[in-house]
Amino acid sequence: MEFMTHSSTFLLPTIPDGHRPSLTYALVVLNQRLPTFAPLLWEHAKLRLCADGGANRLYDEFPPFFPHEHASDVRNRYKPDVIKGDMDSIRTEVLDFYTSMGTKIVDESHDQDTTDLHKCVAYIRDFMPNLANSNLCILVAGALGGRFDHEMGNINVLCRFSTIRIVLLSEDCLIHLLPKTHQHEIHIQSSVEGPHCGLIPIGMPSGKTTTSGLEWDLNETEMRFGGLVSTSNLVKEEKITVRSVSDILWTISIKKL
Ligand SMILES: Nc1ncnc2c1ncn2[C@@H]1O[C@H](COP(=O)(O)OP(=O)(O)OP(=O)(O)O)[C@@H](O)[C@H]1O
Ligand SMILES: Cc1ncc(C[n+]2csc(CCO)c2C)c(N)n1
Repeated sequence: MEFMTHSSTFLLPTIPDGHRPSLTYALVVLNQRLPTFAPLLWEHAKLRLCADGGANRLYDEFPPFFPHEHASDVRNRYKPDVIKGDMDSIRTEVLDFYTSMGTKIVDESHDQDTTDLHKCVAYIRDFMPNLANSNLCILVAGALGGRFDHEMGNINVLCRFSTIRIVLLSEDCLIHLLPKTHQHEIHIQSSVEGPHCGLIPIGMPSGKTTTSGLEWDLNETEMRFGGLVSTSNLVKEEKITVRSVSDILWTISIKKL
């Protein structure tokens, strides 16, 4: 079985003319308080989308990240490539502003069965002609810490697009899927993440899972809701390995600046 490596280098500053990152990042901005490192995610991304009301967050919350600049200068600099969703949350002034800036608007108000994040991930998937070879990783800002139905909907997007790398982010933590098709090596960026972490089964009991590098390692252990779920675990080594017969979620805390 092949190894898949994971590393939260998108939380580190971009290096001008530095060596090329191994992944190509896309950013989706959701309609939830944005993390203070959102401008950093923006710099890493090659494609930037707002999910419906996520455009209000970009418009309202980016200027205060740069208190010494005029709000209009900040808004002119941070122009999304695409705004997509059912368009029931974006304010008219925000829609008009980004339309005048040349942002592509994709109105899918006819689809009331998939979330705006789902619609954005589907757009990125269809936009990338060579998805399998692209080493794409989608960063999702504002995915956690708000309404529980939205949080679960966002986690469901990880499950629905389980072959695409997607990282859900809030100010406090990140979550991504570890597909059962691979063994996983997680390289901890200890300056920006950890030590709190967890491994969570999704939808069904997780079957046997084995880890190394954690304070409480699993050894062919089954996890299930109603039984054992590995929360409040701690990273002990720089490299964590995980092997599981089921898809499971990895979560790790993000350090305050
Ligand atoms: N409180 C929240 N917590 C987590 N994610 C959120 C939250 N609010 C919105 N989102 C995410 O941002 C996306 C866009 O939000 P938006 O408010 O535009 O959605 P919506 O479909 O209009 O929501 P609603 O259920 O209120 O009609 C959602 O699809 C969801 O992924
Ligand atoms: C069983 C079921 N539950 C909820 C919704 C509602 N819903 C789910 S995604 C979405 C779009 C949000 O932008 C809406 C309205 C549905 N369609 N089917």
